[in-house]
Amino acid sequence: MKQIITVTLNPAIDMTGDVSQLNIGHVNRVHDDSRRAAGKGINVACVLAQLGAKVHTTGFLGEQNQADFDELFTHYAAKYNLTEHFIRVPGLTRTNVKLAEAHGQVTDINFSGFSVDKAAQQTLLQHLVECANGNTLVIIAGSLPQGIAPAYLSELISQLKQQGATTFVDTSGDALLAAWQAQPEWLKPNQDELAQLLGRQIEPDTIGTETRQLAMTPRQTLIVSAGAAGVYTFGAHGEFHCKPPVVQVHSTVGAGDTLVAGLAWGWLNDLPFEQTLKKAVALSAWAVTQHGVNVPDEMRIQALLANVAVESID
Ligand SMILES: Nc1ncnc2c1ncn2[C@@H]1O[C@H](COP(=O)(O)OP(=O)(O)O)[C@@H](O)[C@H]1O
Ligand SMILES: O=P(O)(O)OC[C@H]1O[C@](O)(COP(=O)(O)O)[C@@H](O)[C@@H]1O
Repeated sequence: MKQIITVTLNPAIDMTGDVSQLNIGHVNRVHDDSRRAAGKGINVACVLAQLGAKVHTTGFLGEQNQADFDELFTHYAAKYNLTEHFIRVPGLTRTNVKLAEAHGQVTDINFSGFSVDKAAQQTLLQHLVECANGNTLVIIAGSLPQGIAPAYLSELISQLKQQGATTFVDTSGDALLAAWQAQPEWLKPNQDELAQLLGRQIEPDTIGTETRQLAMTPRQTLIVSAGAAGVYTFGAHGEFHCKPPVVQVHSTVGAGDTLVAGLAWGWLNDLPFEQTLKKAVALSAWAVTQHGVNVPDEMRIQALLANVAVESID
């Protein structure tokens, strides 16, 4: 039976503050706030669990401030089909600050995180190798904490591939470069991350031509997310541009993670790719209408889906 594992090497407590308008260099007053145990792979696991998937989530957690995560995992284990096995490391899991302005723009301040020694890195690698097999999708999502070199990510990808697992990576900077070179089956940069990888600015109408220059194996799928402009896909599943419906933006935090979860849901259920893509885009559009990562009811999903457009890229 197919299974999904999500890996978060650098989780975060997301501290979100709503401000009318952000004034850089001045005092800003927060009129509403929320605090959530998060991080990319954890968010992906939460969305998958809400969709009805059996999901295992792992990675590293700081042992000095685990309470928010323990509460989240206990809640998800009781209500959904989620299991966790995080390697506890010395120090604090970072707190990331998100400032959401009334007009929808979010400023993310993401900190570097705890430091992870080689022994803990080896323990996680071992755990993943033990869990993964030819029926497993392993989603490695987010930045690298201190002490973890991009080469570790390459090592994870290649060891998992040796186990026969399918790998899906969503990361940034040097880690994205290392991941791309290790050729995971799925890679999801956003438009800015793709520009960093290619070393030049990219306009929406040149994403296709730029992306095709990334030499990929025929088995790979590259997903480029571009905010309100939607998603561009290239590779094994064909070339598509999928546009989300117009929605009222509250916070874009978690939109990318929700998109990844929607794509993984399609993999898990062997859904046709265009159907998968549309559902993933509908869910990610919903994600920007609220804080956190919540899956709407089926009626709302259908209403969103009715306004998702997908077209082939020539
Ligand atoms: N303003 C928006 N309106 C509708 N959908 C959006 C909006 N912003 C993001 N999305 C959806 O969420 C997906 C991921 O968002 P994006 O900002 O590109 O990723 P990331 O969060 O990884 O930076 C987009 O491809 C799109 O489907
Ligand atoms: O690991 P990184 O790249 O610093 O990102 C961590 C942040 O990304 C998030 O998972 C949100 O990601 P997306 O907005 O891309 O979905 C936050 O919960 C978290 O603070």
